[in-house]
Amino acid sequence: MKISVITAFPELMRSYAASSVLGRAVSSGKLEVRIIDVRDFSHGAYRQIDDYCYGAGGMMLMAEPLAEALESASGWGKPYVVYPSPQGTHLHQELVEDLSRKEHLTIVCGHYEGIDERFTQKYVDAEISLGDFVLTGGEMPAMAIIDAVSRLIPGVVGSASSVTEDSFYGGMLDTPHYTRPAEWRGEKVPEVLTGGDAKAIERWRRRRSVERTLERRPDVAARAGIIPWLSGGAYVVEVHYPVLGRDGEKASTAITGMDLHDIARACRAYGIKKYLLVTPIAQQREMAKRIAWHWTAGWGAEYNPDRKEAFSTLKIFASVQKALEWVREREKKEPFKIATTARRVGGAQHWLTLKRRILKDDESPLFFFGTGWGLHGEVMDMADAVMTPITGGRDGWNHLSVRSAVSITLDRFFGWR
Ligand SMILES: C[S@@+](CC[C@H](N)C(=O)[O-])C[C@H]1O[C@@H](n2cnc3c(N)ncnc32)[C@H](O)[C@@H]1O
Repeated sequence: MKISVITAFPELMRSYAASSVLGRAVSSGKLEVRIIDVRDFSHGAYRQIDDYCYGAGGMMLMAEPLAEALESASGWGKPYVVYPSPQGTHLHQELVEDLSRKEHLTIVCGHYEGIDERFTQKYVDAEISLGDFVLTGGEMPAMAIIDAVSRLIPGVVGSASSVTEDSFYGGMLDTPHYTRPAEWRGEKVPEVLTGGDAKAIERWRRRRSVERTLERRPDVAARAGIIPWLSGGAYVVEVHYPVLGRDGEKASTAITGMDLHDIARACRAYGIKKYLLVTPIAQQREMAKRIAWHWTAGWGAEYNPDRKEAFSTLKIFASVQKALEWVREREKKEPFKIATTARRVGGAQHWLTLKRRILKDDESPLFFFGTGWGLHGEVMDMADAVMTPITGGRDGWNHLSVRSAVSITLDRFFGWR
């Protein structure tokens, strides 16, 4: 990756680029950093790069020296131009990841009142802010951006796990860390960390990460895929009986091949332990089994190994009760059962509330999805919670197919950012 920095304080940036982890990344060739002194593109006897703002205000950087400095950087390919500015988008990890995928990043450091708006309009791709406060220049934000971006370049930070375990990377805040001595001023390191049981340590670290995130930054949990943070599995149940018929009567519905394929694929993609299909009609179960057999053991398995993996998540049951018994047995605990519905139901909870609850109590979530006109009251009564309907537009029309509802739900809870 290549990074150019256009600055009026090149020495500051050069000494930063030569130091510590970044310096090693540069000298090992993993990262190329070029510091461009905007004064080299000044005009006139006074080598002017700044002038007074029109109207009111103090000094600011002129557009022409910046444009020429930028043009001088084009030898490294078309740059993606970032202007650090308090008016920009807040810097966050997803943005850092996007920036790390640019071949050539150019950071233009402002000073005084900033830079001429015409330069920004013409050349800047992204304005990025470090936060809602005002610094005197763009050099420190430039350092922050380079630091965060370079950590993601393979091999820049010593061990890959120290990056993947960092806050935000895996969707949660990092766990607390301790070093020697094991007792300091009467304060002991948590016992589990000195016990040598790798699995117990891993569990402890995972739980502390979750607790910290929910306590300090519950907003971060909204964007996290939660499967890696749970000790148990997650389940999807597609219910064909008992469901509601057109007139609200208790009914059963037919399975469809499209649902089987699409839900199995979504379950595999989002790390669901099992996709449980419930129909009391033996013929229907037979048909589902035959389809699953074709893709897991028949010639379909060889033809499309991805589909084999997807269909391996499918398990077929004659009743909801039997499916639940099977999950209880497997998890050695009661799953946290969530009923989904397209209707407004009193006491229903927002998906984020449920997601935080699952994380907080380390639940094994199990989602009931209805077919026909929705889940029958018998299944709703079995659930521990009802999730508010998925809704698109403001007019509330939300007659989604069950496979769409499954995919959207799984993405909210288990989508990896
Ligand atoms: C004094 S500031 C200019 C502030 C500008 N007049 C405003 O209020 O938006 C000078 C330069 O510092 C940098 N800067 C200041 N605060 C920043 C922040 N919170 N994030 C990123 N860059 C910042 C920008 O490059 C900016 O052009």
